[in-house]
Amino acid sequence: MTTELSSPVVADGTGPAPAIWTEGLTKRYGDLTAVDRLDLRIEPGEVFGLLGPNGAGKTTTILMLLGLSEPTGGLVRVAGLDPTRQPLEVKRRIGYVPDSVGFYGGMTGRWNLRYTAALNGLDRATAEERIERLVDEVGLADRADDKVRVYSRGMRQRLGIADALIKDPDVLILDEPTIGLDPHGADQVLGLVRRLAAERGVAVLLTSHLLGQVQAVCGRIGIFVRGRMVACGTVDELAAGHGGRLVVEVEVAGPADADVAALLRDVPDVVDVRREGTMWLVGAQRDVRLEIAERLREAGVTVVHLRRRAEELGRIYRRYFAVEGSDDIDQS
Ligand SMILES: Nc1ncnc2c1ncn2[C@@H]1O[C@H](COP(=O)(O)OP(=O)(O)OP(=O)(O)O)[C@@H](O)[C@H]1O
Repeated sequence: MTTELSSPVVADGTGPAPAIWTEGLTKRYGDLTAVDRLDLRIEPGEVFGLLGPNGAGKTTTILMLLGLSEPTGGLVRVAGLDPTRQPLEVKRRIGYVPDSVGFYGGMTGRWNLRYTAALNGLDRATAEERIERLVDEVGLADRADDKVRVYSRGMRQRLGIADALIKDPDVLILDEPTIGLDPHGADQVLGLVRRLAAERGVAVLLTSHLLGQVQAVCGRIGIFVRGRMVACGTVDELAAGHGGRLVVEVEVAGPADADVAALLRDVPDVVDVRREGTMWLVGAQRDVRLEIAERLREAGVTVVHLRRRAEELGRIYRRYFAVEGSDDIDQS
C-alpha cells in the first residue's frame, strides 16, 4: 500500500485534518473483497452511521481504521495519522466501543475506569478528575461504585463509552452500540452519543443495522452492501439520490372552505399531495415542513400536525437493496 499523503487538508497543514479519511480503501481476503475502494470523510463533531447487513464489511473497515488490520489497497488517515504506520498513536486518538464491552465484573465501574486510565498512562489526578466527569456525563454517577456484574446491558454500554473516552479521543467508534438494549436504554446511549459529538466535537462513527436508530442520531449515513458503499449522505440526500422523495404528514383544523390541497401543491419542490384519512400526505424532493407551515399560516389555516414520515430511511434502504439484492436489515 502506498503511504504518500494525497489529502490536501492533511498534507499542507492549512486546515484541521478530517477526523476520518479514506480513499480507495480496500481489504481482500483471498478472492473475497470485504471492503471495496471505500472513500470516506468524517469531520470533527459529526455523527456518521455505517449501515449495512451482516457481512457487509463494517467491522473490517473499523479494524483498518484502528490499525488492527492492514489494508490491501488505498489510503486511510485517522486524525491525520496513518493507522498502518502509526498504530499506537492512532489508538491513543480513537475511543473504540465494541458491541460487547468486556469489564471485570467483580470490580466496580469506577475501578474499571481507573484500570483503563492506568493502562493509558494517565496520572492519578487527571484520571480521577476525568472519571468523575465521565461517570456523570454517561449517567452512572450514582452507580459507579457498584460492581459491574450487577449492571444492566445499557449501563455496561454507557460504561463502555466512558471507558473509551478516558483518553480524551478525537474519534469515537461504536460497533452496534445499541444491540440488545431496550428502547429506553437505546435512547440513553444514542442521546449520549449525540451530546458527545455536539459538546466535545468528537467525530463519531457508528455501525448499525437498525434503521430508525441510525436515522435518529446520524447526520450522514453510508449504506454498505457487500463491501461497497453504495450511497452516502444525509437522509434527504439519500432520498433524492434514488429518485426518491420525502413524505410530510399534515393535518389541519380548518377553516372548512380552505383549499388545503392547492396550498400544499403550491409549495416549491412538492411533487404530489394526497389524502390518507384525516391527513394530507405531501411528497416532496426535500424537507418542506417550514414552507408548508408558513404557507398554511398565511392562508389562515390552523395546522394541528406536521411531521416527516419516520420510516423513510427504511424505504430508501430497500430501494438501494433492491438494486444490490439483499434486505437483511432491521427496521427498529
Ligand atoms: N479474517 C477474515 N478472513 C476471511 N474473511 C473474512 C475475515 N474477516 C471478515 N471476513 C469476511 O469479510 C466480509 C465482511 O465481514 P465483516 O465482519 O467486516 O462484516 P460486517 O459488516 O461487520 O458484518 P457483521 O454485522 O456481521 O459484523 C464477510 O464476508 C466476512 O466473512
